[in-house]
Amino acid sequence: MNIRLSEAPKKTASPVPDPILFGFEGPSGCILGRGPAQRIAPGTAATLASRIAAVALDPDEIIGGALPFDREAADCLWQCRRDKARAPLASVQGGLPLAGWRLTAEPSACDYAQAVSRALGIMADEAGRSDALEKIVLARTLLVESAAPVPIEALMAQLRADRSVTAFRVALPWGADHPQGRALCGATPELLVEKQGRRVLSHPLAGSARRLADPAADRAAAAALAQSAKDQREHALVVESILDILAPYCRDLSCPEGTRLTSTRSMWHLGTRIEGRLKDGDTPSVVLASALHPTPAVCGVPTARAAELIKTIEPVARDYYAGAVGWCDAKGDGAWHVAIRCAEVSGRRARLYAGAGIVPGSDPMAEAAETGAKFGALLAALGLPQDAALQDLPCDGET
Ligand SMILES: C=C(O[C@H]1C=CC=C(C(=O)O)[C@@H]1O)C(=O)O
Repeated sequence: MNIRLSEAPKKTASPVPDPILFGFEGPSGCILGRGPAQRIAPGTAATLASRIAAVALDPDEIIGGALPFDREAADCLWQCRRDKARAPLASVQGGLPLAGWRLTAEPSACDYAQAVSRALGIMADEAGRSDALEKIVLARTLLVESAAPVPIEALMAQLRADRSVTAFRVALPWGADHPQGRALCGATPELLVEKQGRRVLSHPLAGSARRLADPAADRAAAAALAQSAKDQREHALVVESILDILAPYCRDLSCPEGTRLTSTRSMWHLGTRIEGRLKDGDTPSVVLASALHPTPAVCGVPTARAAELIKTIEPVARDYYAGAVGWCDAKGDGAWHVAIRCAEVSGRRARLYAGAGIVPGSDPMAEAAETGAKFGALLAALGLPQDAALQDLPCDGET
């Protein structure tokens, strides 16, 4: 990163109630960004590289935060001190399970299944056209309202118990709508991009199956996923997009292991490890993340068309869900994760998000059930029934 002390960008003066601005804890370690913090002047994806190039970072400082799903929306990046202690994200257990909670599905699972049918109809109508919609990722949300504030520390302690994922929290901008502050909290299994020196790594996921309590049934679900032509197609589109976007930045780039099954405590996924060497080792990890985002794991193919349709089909704005969360140091090294399996938490409310990739051959009810299963990790972490979002399935008139 180009560090020029005289040209630090304008920073906003918003007060920061929580000294932890962002935190990531997963297989590759723990990163904490603590206050006092400055918010990097917010902007869209188009201006990110120039805003980052102008940041004056001390060696013990890092940039971290969240890029929104919508490339035209403002990002939320904090410049702050990197916590040397590398303490875990949280060890506090109090406040969970949530008491006096209420769940509202927005949209309902059945309305979601109808939206999937609508998207499949568009794909069928356009089949054969050069600009045809090939894939779209549709999401739904669960609003959790509880009698007392959602305890973020305790939630993080629960989320980090699954060692296969990266538990994360990012403080988001707040105002009159969120007097108690706002944070994106989650446990993502998907690495968008990691950069160390010239080495670059991405581990996209797409294609899913719910994990099952019975070991034989669980193994069978994994085997069926590995053999599913629909899921392999859904996955291949993501890998192709990442290879296309990273190629101009890299002197070599490959997927040495091919596509493999990967798992969290609640889901199986198809995953591909992509590795490369950058031409320019100074390229900041956040710039690579912004170039890659949104991949077809959260948006679709063609990207712009899918993003437009998502805005019209989904009733709740995604904001930072399905964006990217991560950090970047003064050398540009860092890691950015796809912001999935997460919730926006503010006071007594948590909005959980889950999406599924739709391609020709997708079954609307199965996709609704898949999103229901993807809520499981956050629901369980909040101490709520893990299958709460599966209970209204199948819909009336369906078997
Ligand atoms: C969009 C989500 O998952 C993505 C990542 C893994 C598998 C996916 C799938 O199989 O559809 C999605 O592409 C989500 O969890 O909200």
